[in-house]
Amino acid sequence: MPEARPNRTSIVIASKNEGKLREFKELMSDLPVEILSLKDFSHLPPIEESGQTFEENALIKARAVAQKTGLIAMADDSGLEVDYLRGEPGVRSARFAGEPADDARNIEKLLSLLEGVPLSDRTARFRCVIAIVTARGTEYVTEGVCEGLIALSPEGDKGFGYDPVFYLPQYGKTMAQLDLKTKNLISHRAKAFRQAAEIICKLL
Ligand SMILES: O=c1[nH]c(=O)c2ncn([C@@H]3O[C@H](COP(=O)(O)OP(=O)(O)OP(=O)(O)O)[C@@H](O)[C@H]3O)c2[nH]1
Ligand SMILES: [Mg+2]
Repeated sequence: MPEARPNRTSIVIASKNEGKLREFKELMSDLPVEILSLKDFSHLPPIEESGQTFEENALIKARAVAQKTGLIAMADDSGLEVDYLRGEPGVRSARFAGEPADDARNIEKLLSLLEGVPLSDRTARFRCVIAIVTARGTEYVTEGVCEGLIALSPEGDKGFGYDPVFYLPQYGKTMAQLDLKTKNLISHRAKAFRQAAEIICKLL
């Protein structure tokens, strides 16, 4: 007789972004939880990200999914802050070049706004806020930041979003030239998730 396996707690990642889901699945691979995503709840209506900050948007997404599924929901709201553009595109990162969201057009717009700006003035950071909301409505928020520079031209084909133009001087590479495991050691998402993992473990 096979040994009975205790039921695993399920967590829904409240995201439709394939790149984020891939990173979270790897980050969460050691946690004793069943990982679900919005793909497992395709009947849910789209969530309007009407907040002015990453925290507001992360909470909007996690609250909606926890309420509708009755499970623990974890949402990530993230984006790129470029100092020369006074923090833009920020919370508008996904749709910087308009609807529908398009990574290639976003990169093109970013590079054209920075044309002629030397590398030393192209400082930027990725910021990620993770919200966890339980079925009972208890809320937790964590945050992670990863500093870098906006490259003069795209390099690399891994990752997603702005990764091909996010240059990490300590690696001499863009984020899109790092494999998933390396990105998951240093990224804004990984840093926010490390704190989130401690919270999740206490909820199990
Ligand atoms: O190069 C990148 N590497 C990253 O690691 C990263 N993290 C965030 N971003 C950018 O910021 C938007 C998030 O917007 P966002 O949090 O609303 O997510 P999203 O709309 O793509 O999916 P969802 O999770 O809301 O369903 C994304 O689309 C990207 O443009 C990243 N770009
Ligand atoms: Mg979004």
